[in-house]
Amino acid sequence: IMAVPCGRHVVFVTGNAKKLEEVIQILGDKFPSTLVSKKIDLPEYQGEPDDISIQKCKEAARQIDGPVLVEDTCLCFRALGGLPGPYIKWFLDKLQPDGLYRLLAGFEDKSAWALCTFAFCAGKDQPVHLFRGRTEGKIVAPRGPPDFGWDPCFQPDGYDQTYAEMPKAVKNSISHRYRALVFKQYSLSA
Ligand SMILES: O=c1[nH]c(=O)c2ncn([C@H]3C[C@H](O)[C@@H](COP(=O)(O)OP(=O)(O)OP(=O)(O)O)O3)c2[nH]1
Ligand SMILES: [Mg+2]
Repeated sequence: IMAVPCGRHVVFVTGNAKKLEEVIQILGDKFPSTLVSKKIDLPEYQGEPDDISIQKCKEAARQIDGPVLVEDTCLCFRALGGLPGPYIKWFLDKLQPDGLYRLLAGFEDKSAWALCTFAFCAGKDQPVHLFRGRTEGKIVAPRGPPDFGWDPCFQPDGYDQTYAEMPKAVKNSISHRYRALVFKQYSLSA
């Protein structure tokens, strides 16, 4: 259970407008507090996804000095032992979705998973709570509108469309982000 301070604002700290849009659509009215956003591109440390999210959250809580939510997304290629993982932002920036697809040209195994880690902290010096969601799929030649990151080259298992080709409502019902958020119970007691 995530202890959300009732009646107070929780600040979702992200520099990514598309993430924010999806989080608002997924949470709908399930979240007991008002989610406000703050565009800060927080420093991200190298390491394992959990550690990156914890550090990101602690820095956000320090800067905001109140309840904060952050999120970190990884895209992991099985043939590469889980890389690019948390470094996907830089791989995407340099290679674009087509280059990500071509990165796997020498491998038969195109399988991949998208991992979303949310981190919540009720305030500076408070513990950080993590909640994660994972969607399995494969890396394909890009299809669909290039509106959001690597969506055009990720095709979730069981679907013949990439994330980018799907209606938003479908992506938001199966995505790594959805799975991280959906089964949480939000406590009003904090
Ligand atoms: O195609 C997608 N689809 C997604 O659902 C998705 N989620 C994140 N991303 C992109 C955005 C970045 O390039 C990386 C993830 O890096 P991350 O540090 O988590 O995201 P930032 O854009 O830096 O935003 P924050 O300020 O850290 O919240 O993958 C997606 N692409
Ligand atoms: Mg980031």
